[in-house]
Amino acid sequence: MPDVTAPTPEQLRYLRVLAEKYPTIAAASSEIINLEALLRLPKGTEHFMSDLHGENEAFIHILNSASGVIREKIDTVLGEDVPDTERAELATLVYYPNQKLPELKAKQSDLDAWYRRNLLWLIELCRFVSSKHTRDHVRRCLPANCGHIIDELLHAHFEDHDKDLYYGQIIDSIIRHDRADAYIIRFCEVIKRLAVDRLHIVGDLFDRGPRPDQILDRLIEHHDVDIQWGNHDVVWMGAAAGSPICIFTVLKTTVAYNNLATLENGYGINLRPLEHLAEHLYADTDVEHWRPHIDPRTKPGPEAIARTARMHKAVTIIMLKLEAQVIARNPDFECASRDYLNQIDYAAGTVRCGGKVYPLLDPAFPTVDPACPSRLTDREEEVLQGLVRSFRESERLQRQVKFLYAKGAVYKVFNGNLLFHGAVPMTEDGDFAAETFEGESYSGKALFDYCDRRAREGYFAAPDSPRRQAGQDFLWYLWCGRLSPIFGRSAMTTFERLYIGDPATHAEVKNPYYRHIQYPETADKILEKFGLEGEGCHIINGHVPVRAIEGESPVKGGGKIIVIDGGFCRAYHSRTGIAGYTLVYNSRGLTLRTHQPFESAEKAIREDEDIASRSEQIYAAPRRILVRDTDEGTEKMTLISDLEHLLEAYQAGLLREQV
Ligand SMILES: O=P(O)(O)OC[C@H]1O[C@](O)(COP(=O)(O)O)[C@@H](O)[C@@H]1O
Ligand SMILES: [Mn+2]
Repeated sequence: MPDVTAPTPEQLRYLRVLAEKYPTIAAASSEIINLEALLRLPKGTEHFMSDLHGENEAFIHILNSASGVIREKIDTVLGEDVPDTERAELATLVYYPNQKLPELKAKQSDLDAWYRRNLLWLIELCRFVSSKHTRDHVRRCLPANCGHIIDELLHAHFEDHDKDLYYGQIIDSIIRHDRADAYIIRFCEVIKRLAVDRLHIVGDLFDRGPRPDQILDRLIEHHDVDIQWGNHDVVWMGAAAGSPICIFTVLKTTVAYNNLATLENGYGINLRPLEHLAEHLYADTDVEHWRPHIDPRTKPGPEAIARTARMHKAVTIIMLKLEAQVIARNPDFECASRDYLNQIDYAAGTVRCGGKVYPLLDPAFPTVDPACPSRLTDREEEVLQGLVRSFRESERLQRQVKFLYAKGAVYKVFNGNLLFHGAVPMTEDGDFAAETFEGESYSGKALFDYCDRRAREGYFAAPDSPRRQAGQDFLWYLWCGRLSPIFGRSAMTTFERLYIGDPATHAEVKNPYYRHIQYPETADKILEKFGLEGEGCHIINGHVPVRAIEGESPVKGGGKIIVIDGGFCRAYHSRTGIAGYTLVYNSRGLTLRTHQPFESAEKAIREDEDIASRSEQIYAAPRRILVRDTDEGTEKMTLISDLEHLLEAYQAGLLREQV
């Protein structure tokens, strides 16, 4: 009888590779023991945020404070005996150690005593946040140069020696050797690192707010993050790829929000030629209609505002020309009537829209040739070419966009949840809506996968290849196309809002998805398509600001769908009435934290001012969720089974131990 457990040659080849890492029976079995222990720990904490929209200071504060979790841990560890002001000060120190430490030191009359007290608190805090992790994991999170001492401090046992004495001696020695600052900073970093295991950003990092580039830099440093692209992200990805339509779309939003610093200081993009063109064309024109949104935190003068308004008009008209070109070369996109420059009667100053004719709010198009409205003038072409070069050559933008591709996708399935920014396009009847691209019909998950593939082609296909150009046009489709899962609305009515007075034309009809998600069956049907079922599974979306102010709940579909666009974006605070959500998924279930507006990092540091957050449980797990219930647990269980086969192979003499 053949031995049914004998490995096949292929399995044996794999076991040989595994044996390089676990060269002895002892090594393989101790790894199994480690993994078994890990599987029984509570699952790590995941945080979800979306629609950050360039609000770097609020985002960085929320990241530093682990969405309020760190302050709660401080309160638990220090208790009421320590006054609130001191706990708030410690919290600010943990959030911004490099800025806060010099300020606090300068205030102390007995600096050593302050060092002793704060180092002790930080050690206690660090022990508290590390209790859910294996020692091995905590060790891997420690900084290179003081990790050893921190490890000692975190894992000391006090059965046979006095804790205060032991800590006291190490801390004294740290202070004596002038290393207190370095240790404080390291402890603060480790606390933040251990408080949240994984961060998910459900889209829309860019646009409206001042510095998306600073958010991205911070995300690049993060230990474990994934991103589901939002419509504002894909269009920046297209711009970095060098797509003229995507470049002019991001320019349009950036100029409309008067965020030129993002481009000039953040990405080193030279806007001078564009500004000259705008001055040349519209210096003597009334551009009040094109006035940008002004962030109340900035105080530009009237001339600066007028200059930006002129650029706004120049950029918009180039964008409309490029849109008409993209629409003409992509019949698949089915937006023929949206090539508005071809729908204008230039002599009459009217435009055709949805079968009706409307007067234009600004009928002056000095750069448009009515015989060929989508043709750029030589000067526009020259400016465009310069900008394409600038976007392609911006080292920082390229690094950040490569990161978005590496860590991002149209959707993600993770620990039982399905994450995507917008919508799964549906029909009025609640079926998955089908869209035909390149002669094939796609819907549901297949549509998501197709969109993901095309989005990557826009950046990674060979330079100047038709696939690359088509992929770039597709990135623009994902930004605003009718059945783009990332957009989820009938049309983006930018033209209508700028040029047509009748507000009926401004409406953007939401995809039927947004109606169907009130029913739990919709969630189940979608989750099933993505291979998920069971009571702990949820859909997590961003994109549509939740009007909490009007009593709208972010929880839909009988609790299965959570929309976490709480309006980080300052310009949208009045719509939502709040300033963003963080969804927290830990071993007990899902909790939604609602954040109140945040003034500035500078004030937070100076006055120990935190973001006020309210917390509400929206899903309680029937029992504590352990690592073994997660995706990581599944992987580890597979590894345990492989290691057991490796042990058998060693024991049967099929492989030799490397002793
Ligand atoms: O409020 P603004 O900045 O003018 O933008 C409005 C436009 O933004 C959009 O809402 C898209 O942005 P979001 O993805 O943030 O919703 C469009 O649907 C709409 O046309
Ligand atoms: Mn969006």
